[in-house]
Amino acid sequence: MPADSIAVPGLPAEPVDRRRTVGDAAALLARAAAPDRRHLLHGMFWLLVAAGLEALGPLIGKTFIDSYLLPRNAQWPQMAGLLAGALVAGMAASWLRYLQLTRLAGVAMRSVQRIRESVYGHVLRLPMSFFDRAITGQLVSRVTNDTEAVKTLYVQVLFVMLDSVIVLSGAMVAMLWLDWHLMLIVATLVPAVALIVLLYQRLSAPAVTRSRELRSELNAQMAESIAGMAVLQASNAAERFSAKFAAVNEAHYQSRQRELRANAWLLRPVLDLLNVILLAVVIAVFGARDQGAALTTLEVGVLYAFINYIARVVEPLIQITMQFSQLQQAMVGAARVHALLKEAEAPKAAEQGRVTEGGISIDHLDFAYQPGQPVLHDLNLHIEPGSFHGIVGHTGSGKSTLLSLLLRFYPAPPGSIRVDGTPVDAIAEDHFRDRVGLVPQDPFLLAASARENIDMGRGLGDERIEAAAKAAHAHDFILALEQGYATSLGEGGARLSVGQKQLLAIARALAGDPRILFLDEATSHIDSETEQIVQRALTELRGRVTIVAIAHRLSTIRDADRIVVLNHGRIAELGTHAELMAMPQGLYQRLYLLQQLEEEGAG
Ligand SMILES: Nc1ncnc2c1ncn2[C@@H]1O[C@H](COP(=O)(O)OP(=O)(O)OP(=O)(O)O)[C@@H](O)[C@H]1O
Repeated sequence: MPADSIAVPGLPAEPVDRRRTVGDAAALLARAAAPDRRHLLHGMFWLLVAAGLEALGPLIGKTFIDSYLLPRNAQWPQMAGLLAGALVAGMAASWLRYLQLTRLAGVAMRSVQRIRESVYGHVLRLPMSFFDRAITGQLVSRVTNDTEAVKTLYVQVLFVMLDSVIVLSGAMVAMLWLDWHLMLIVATLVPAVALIVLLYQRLSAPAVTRSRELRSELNAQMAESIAGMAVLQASNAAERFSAKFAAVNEAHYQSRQRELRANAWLLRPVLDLLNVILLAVVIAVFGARDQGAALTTLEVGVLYAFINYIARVVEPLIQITMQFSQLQQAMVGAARVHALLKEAEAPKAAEQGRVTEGGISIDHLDFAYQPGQPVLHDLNLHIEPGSFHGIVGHTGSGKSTLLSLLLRFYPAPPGSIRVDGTPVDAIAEDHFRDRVGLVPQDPFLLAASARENIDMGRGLGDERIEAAAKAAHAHDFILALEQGYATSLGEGGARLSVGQKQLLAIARALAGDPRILFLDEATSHIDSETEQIVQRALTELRGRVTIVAIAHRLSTIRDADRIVVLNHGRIAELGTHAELMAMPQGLYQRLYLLQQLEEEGAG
């Protein structure tokens, strides 16, 4: 992967376009802050007022010097008035700034909250094809680290910058009013700083982007290793993985070092130097104006005000540049979040099609993940409502692909799959998910109670949950847990046996009251006894629910109404167990006999 890229997880890296990064980050911020626009505008207005009040200080000082101090004009009431005015203006400015910065911090927090929620919601609505490419750890990194970087963008960077720009502008306006020649000299600081920042960006941007990528990679490796801990330890790979982790970590360190080096010499030191040069120039100009003659009364006041204002220009500039390294990181983070949000969501069926009986018809279905590499060829199949169909075939024959298309995880060619006569993509999403259940090979249990694992946030009543558990033959073992349905199952359902997890997953699928139930190798990892329980559950559902089961273990689908044998993406055989066994040299027959031999060998 090239060093300078903003990669969508798992996608080829895109080259960084700095202008696009800034544009993307700005678009994201503006969108997230839009509901708080009124607060933002009010906040900025009052900050401007505060800057105006602050800029009054040196002006009052100048008047004090010019009108009273130098002419030895001791008019106490006026002098006291000026001092009180300076004090009140300063206090009011501080108070206003405090109030507005708190208000803007609130806007920032709410915006980041919105961004995080929308990123998470968006990820949940992405098509399954996205997750073929995505790497979990990297994705998590986007939802957590990168949105955190956006928070920095708001909370620290933008406000410090906004505040600094306003203070700086106030000082510039005051100087313009006092002596525009001198103000022009001070104003040369601004392009000088812009130049420094530009140079800094050039030097550090690739390092910042690289650092974020590497951090994502670290997260990804950590997540992957924890998920595959058993395999990792069993293959004695701990040391090799540690070494790989250390290499990425070292690259991350080097990249951060490059960033920090650019920070260290470009930002504060250069600006401090500029400050000194500028003060010298302004004083020299004063000195040169009258060829060394003593300063007039008027000039002393102006000089006092200018020296004050220069500090007020330099300090915000230092603040702004100091924020640039953070800004750089945050921009990249924001652009990465933006890129993720731009990923197209899975299309939602606008139509209101319904699943009624649960009949499926497949007509001339062709499918390829990648153009030119077809996986399914001209599939034709009619599945009666309430029937039980088994799908078998060699590995890679296209069983899971067919199931993914039936489940709408990938779009099938228009009209090639119909449910109860309605094209599958024209059935309303919520209704479809309610009426079509899935029992995957890996049951995927949440670290939650048995009840919550069946409910999956659908808000189902106890009665329905228990009925589903009974139908799945899970009720008894759930009741035997110490707190019954309220028992927490631990991460990934660690407290249950593999078979129990699978029964729970069946209960979950049945709780939605499906008309169609898909099982994807649901019996591969369970013992024969549990398999028999699953078979019993399926038998009881027959006639009420259409069942389509991919089975590696052929005994699971022995009693199916029909068995579909896939071979290289084509239907090679179709019939009942008895019919297929009777086919001379049949594929199913061979698979079945082979499995029996294996089982006998194992037994
Ligand atoms: N997400 C994907 N992207 C690209 N190609 C894929 C994807 N999933 C599967 N394939 C390819 O499609 C073909 C069929 O795979 P599929 O998973 O449907 O087979 P299967 O019969 O379910 O195999 P198994 O019994 O091993 O699960 C294979 O050649 C596989 O490499």
